[in-house]
Formats: sequence, structure tokens, C-alpha cells
Amino acid sequence: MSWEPDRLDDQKQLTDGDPSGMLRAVAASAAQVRTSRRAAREADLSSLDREGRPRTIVVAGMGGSGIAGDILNAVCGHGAPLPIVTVRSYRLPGWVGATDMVIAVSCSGRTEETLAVAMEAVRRGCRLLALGAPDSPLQAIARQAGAPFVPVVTGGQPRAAVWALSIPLVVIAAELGLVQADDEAFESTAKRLEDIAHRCRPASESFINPGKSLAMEMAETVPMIWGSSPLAAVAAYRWACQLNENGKYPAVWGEIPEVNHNQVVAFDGPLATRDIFADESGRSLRLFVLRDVEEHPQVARRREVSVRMAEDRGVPVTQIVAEGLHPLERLATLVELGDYASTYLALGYGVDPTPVSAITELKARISS
Ligand SMILES: O=P(O)(O)OC[C@H]1O[C@@H](O)[C@@H](O)[C@@H](O)[C@@H]1O
Repeated sequence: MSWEPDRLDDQKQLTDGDPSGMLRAVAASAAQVRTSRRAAREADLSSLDREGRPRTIVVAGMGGSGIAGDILNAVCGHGAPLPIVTVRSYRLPGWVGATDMVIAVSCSGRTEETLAVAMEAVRRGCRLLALGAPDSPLQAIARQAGAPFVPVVTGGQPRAAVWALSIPLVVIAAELGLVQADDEAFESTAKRLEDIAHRCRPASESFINPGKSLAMEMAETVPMIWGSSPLAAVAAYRWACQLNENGKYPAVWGEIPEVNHNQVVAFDGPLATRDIFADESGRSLRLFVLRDVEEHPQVARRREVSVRMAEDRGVPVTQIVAEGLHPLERLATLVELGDYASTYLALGYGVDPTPVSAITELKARISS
């Protein structure tokens, strides 16, 4: 696999290299926001309202579904009147009980960790809500428990359905009064996503296409992705996951200030000072800072100093600033750029962004 940037501006190579249409899926993010909002409103969630606000919300899910919990938490923000926790494993924490709401999210409705948590939630008498593929084992658990179920029909990879899986959670949070999210917030988010999709469209050339130019900056480096707020850190995590799954590529992510207590030391390490790649394209560590407009003043200082320290040592830095006012909008703008960049990175390497063979093999090997 060699990095060939010319592939990014060759329309035929782009189409041939992306047979399952990951670029098309990313371009459909705005439509996903609109459609999933309607779906959430149409689903009968009145029982959730009737029972009022739970003590906590626990979102259970893996990979591209688990991040729905992080998105919910980021959108509700620092002022959320209750804890929102994401569980990415087989078991609910011991403290979760009947007064808590467990939201099980699985695009396929078949992921074993998520099903285990949903069943445990039923056993503990929690308020359960489930989202995922219709006619799936997850829907069967919800049906048996008399719990509401929001059908999510995608047909693609779960990570390409991130908005279909997370927007219903934001709708529910708004109904429970955890966040203000009116029509305008969803619509402006969809418009921002459309705008990025236009700027990052395959026909737009690398030098004016932010998705392609980010991919060029990432190629042949180890990307270190930092978020400058809890919201931006969710985007940093998504970037890393998308680089892993779309790009089949390693990535490191974290949040300022925590990264100032560990990852920053890598600026003085072997990857920052030595070219591990054969083509002498430069140093291998590269810092991507995802900036939120709402930063703690000390975090803003730490960000500025971190960037200067990286540059002083010759570690290249790219900074991206979230656009928009509503937290959903800001998060969506950061996420969408990472979705494009990771897809273009795969295509520049001649890698099909869609399949995740290693995950499939791992699942097959543990089930045999
Ligand atoms: O959303 P579900 O179907 O539970 O999948 C959750 C995760 O499962 C993994 O094995 C992969 O397929 C990931 O891409 C996916 O995000």
C-alpha cells in the first residue's frame, strides 16, 4: 500500500476505490440528521415522558453506535442536570437500577456486548429504550420488555449511520429538558453538514478541498488528535476511530488538559524526531488540534502553548475550529471533516474505506 495523492484528484480512481460508496454515505450526513429527527418524533416515546426525568442516562453501544452516548453527553454539555454515561462492554455498572434509563444502541441490533447490557437492564428493572435495526435481536429484547424501540434502517456500516443513531438521543434529551434543541438547531446542523459535504465533494480538488488536504497532512504520519473541550474531544475520538476503520490507520487521541500530562511528552520522542517511513517525507508525528469555541480559559492557554511547543520541535500542527453556535452544530462540523479526511486517506492509499475485515475475523474467531 503506497500513498499516492494523485488518486484523490482522479475521479475514476476515487469511484473505483470506493465501491461501497463511503464518500456518498458521508455526504448523506445532513439527510441523516433530518430523517432521523423525524423518525425519533414518529416513534412512540410517550412512556419516557410520562415517567419523567430518570436519575441517570446510561447509553450502551460499541464502536460507531457507542459514540452516540458521547455525542449525547457533549450536546447536553457541562450544565446537564443528570449524569450521562456510556457503557462499552458487557456489563452495567453496579449502581444502575430502576430509576435509571438505559438506552441500548446497535445499528445491526446484533452486537453481543450491547445485547448483554440490554438484557441486564431488563433484569434490573431499568427504563429501557433501544435503537437499531428492525427485526433484530435487540428489537426482540425491547419488545419482550415492553420497551420503546426506535428503528434505524441504514443498510451500511454502523459508523456511517452516526447521525441516525445519535440524533434520536438528542431529541429525547430535548424532550426531557436536558438540552435546548429546537427545529433551528437541527436544521442549522444539517445545513452546516451540507456545506462541508459541498466543500469536500470528490470533484473538488485537493488544494481547496479540506477533506483531501487533511488526508494529505495525515498521510505517512502518526496523527495525534487533541480536542480543546469535552465536545471537541468526542470529535477527536471519532477522528481516531474513523482513521482506524475507514483508513485502516493508527491514531492517538485525547483532550486538553489531560494530554498535557502525558501525550505532550511524545513531542520529544523518537517519532517526533525521526522519520520512521521510508520516503523521507518528514517527521512522523503530526498534531491535529480540534478547537471548540467554548474553551476553558486555562485550556485555551494550554492549547496555545502546546501548539508552540510542538512547532518549536518541528512537529507539524493543524488546527481546525468548530463552526456554529449550537453544540450539535459544532460537534457535527468537526466530525464531518474527520469522516471525509479518513475516507480520502484510505482512497489515497488505494484502500477500500468500507470493509473492516479484521473486526469480522475477530468476531468469527471468538464465536467458533
Ligand atoms: O452498531 P452495531 O451494529 O452494534 O455495531 C457496533 C460496531 O460493531 C463493530 O464490530 C463494527 O462493525 C463497528 O464498525 C461497529 O460500529
